[in-house]
Amino acid sequence: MAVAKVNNVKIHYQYKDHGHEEVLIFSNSLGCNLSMWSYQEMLKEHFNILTYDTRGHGDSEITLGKYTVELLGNDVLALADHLNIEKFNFCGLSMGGLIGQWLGIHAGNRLNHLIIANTAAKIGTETGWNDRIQFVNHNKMADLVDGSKVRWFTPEYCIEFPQEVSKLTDQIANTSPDGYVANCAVVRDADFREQLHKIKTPTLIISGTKDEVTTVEHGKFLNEQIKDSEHVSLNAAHLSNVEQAEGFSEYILNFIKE
Ligand SMILES: O=C(O)CC1=CCC(=O)O1
Repeated sequence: MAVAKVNNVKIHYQYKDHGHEEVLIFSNSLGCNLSMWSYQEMLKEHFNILTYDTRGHGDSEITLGKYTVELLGNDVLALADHLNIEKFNFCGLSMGGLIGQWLGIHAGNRLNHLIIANTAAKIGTETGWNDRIQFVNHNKMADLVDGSKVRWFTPEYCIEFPQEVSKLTDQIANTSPDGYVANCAVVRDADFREQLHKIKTPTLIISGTKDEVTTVEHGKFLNEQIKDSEHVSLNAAHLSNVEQAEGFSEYILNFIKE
């Protein structure tokens, strides 16, 4: 296990330098950890791959105090600096896509390409996130599993691949409640609706046609606001990189290499 102390936090990461020219950084969604990107294994033939657990998730440190998308964006930049990675491609899903938008707005000079999947300029409502925080404060993380399953996967995928579903929902059950709540506040507070025009990096937006959290409509809005962007959709719910692993990876490969 590799851990770097950067930006005043211990970040757990895996950097696989396969000897390629380009680096691709993957950023997890709320309640998941770096292993959610095991479904993108085919991309190791084309990129050096850096995955990491967002602060408060997986084996990264759960620091005290308020988390913001700026803090999480600076964690990425500090981790890249630590590994001497000057320029990179970045792919984030959902909360990871919020971090990607922050990087596109504030650190475009570090990005070659940006991929933001199953995300929105603003995800959910303040009341919805405060209710989720209250729920976590009064229940066990395992009590989030059933609701997450419904948001993350289509019913068809749950029937056909129950073991894959369990692998992902185990991640939320094992997430620290403090870390989860701190990251819920990040998602609640991030709002890029007025700033997306500042993103100049070529951007690929991936939506899931069955995603009821961050919908195709949210993807269309991102596409309209980010000048140099393309929008594609996969037949999937929220975790489209798992449900349509091959299609997701191929979209990334074609976009970066085109
Ligand atoms: O609510 C969920 O589990 C879906 C989600 C919203 C932000 C995120 O990263 O995941």
